[in-house]
Amino acid sequence: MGQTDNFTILIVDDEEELCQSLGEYLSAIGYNTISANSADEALAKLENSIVDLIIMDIRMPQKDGITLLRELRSSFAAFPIIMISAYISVDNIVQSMKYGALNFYQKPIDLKKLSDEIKQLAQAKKAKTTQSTYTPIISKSPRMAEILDIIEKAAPTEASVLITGESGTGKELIAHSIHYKSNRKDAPFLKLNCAAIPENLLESELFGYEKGAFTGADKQYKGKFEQADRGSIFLDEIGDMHPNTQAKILRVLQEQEIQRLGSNKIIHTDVRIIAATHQDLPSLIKEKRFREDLFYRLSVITIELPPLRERREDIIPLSEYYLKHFSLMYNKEIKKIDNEAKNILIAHDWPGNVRELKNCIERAVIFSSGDTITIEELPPQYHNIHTSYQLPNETNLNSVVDDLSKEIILQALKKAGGKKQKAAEILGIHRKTLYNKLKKLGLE
Ligand SMILES: Nc1ncnc2c1ncn2[C@@H]1O[C@H](COP(=O)(O)OP(=O)(O)OP(=O)(O)O)[C@@H](O)[C@H]1O
Repeated sequence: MGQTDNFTILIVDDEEELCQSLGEYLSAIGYNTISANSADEALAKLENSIVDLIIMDIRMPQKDGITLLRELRSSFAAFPIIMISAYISVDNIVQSMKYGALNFYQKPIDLKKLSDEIKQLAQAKKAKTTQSTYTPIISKSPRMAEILDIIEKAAPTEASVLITGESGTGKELIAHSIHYKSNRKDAPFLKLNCAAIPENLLESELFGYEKGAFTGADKQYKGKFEQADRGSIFLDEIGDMHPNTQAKILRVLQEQEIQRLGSNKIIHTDVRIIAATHQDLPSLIKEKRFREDLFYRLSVITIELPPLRERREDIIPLSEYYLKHFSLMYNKEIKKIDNEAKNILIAHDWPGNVRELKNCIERAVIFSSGDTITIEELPPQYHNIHTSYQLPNETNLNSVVDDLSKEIILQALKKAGGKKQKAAEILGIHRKTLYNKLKKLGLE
């Protein structure tokens, strides 16, 4: 089957019959398929196989598809995932897009559309040879200009930097940039996601261990603090770090010394810490889930990255940058985005921020056959929300966007049982932003 060779699809659905029939169909047209009937089974299969695409049901007992999608995003950042469901709700679509699902199909699945999409992905996989590791910070908004200024001033110092902002706003990119603009640039920049690693493993990853320190420690291991000596460590999702580990990190920051697990030997280390979180650390401090002393140590310089919807001037420059980037990668000659598509991009609220925008443009490039991106190549959900929604008689863009935001906020509040903090978390926005929106929309 030529281009579909070696393209493996994992189908995750609690309905065994669907897994079987979809699996048979996709195998018949030349793909390798694996299936899993639950989220846990899917995780186990992912550990043992190389998968190119996941097709995943939303409603599953125990762990639902959205939760699994979110978990997968923390470990396989750019993995293509297509969501399927018998039930379509704005909330499901918003959540799927936020965590970068490529598309959303209602059951019964339109097999022709699905197979066309998979064909594009299989071809894209072939085209994707090497992905550039260097990404410049693209920005045009005054808020990002201020941030670039802070980066220039902070980078050459030894100060710890705390970067806050919603998921996908570019925290890691900024951390990277600080390291490469510092005197430490020739030493390693190492990253550790504190939320993705269980507490005991986090400590061994950070501090290392001696042979025999615990069952399974069959040889000595130098932790990230030793490996990154004279460089920087990027601690992502620091708000999820266990209090015991927080205490140990604080000690490293104060004394610049570490001990490998199972050893009394003190090792000197010279590492700059750049930390990031999407959580509100002062609230975690109040709840006694984050140490205040560590917060002050980490936040010598704080960079607050605004969500993309609060700096809409950046949307088109980012879209154009990624259009060039992916056109090159997929060997296509797409030159521009037409005005109608630009308007949709500008009006969208981007709950998944720049990551969602980048995925959206990649998808558009994959689907485009001409030299211009039109609304046809934008995810249908972005239009569906508009079309399934009863448009008021006047189609003034601002009022439609306001109405749509109202609809989505109300759904989130309903889901959160009226609790605003929880609703803000569901929407991926800060509590204060939600309050402001509620006020602006006349909901408070
Ligand atoms: N200003 C920007 N210019 C170009 N690309 C950007 C910009 N901001 C973010 N990106 C890209 O968007 C994607 C998400 O960014 P990044 O991983 O840095 O976000 P994050 O805030 O660390 O997300 P998370 O909290 O989920 O880890 C990356 O591919 C990054 O390169």
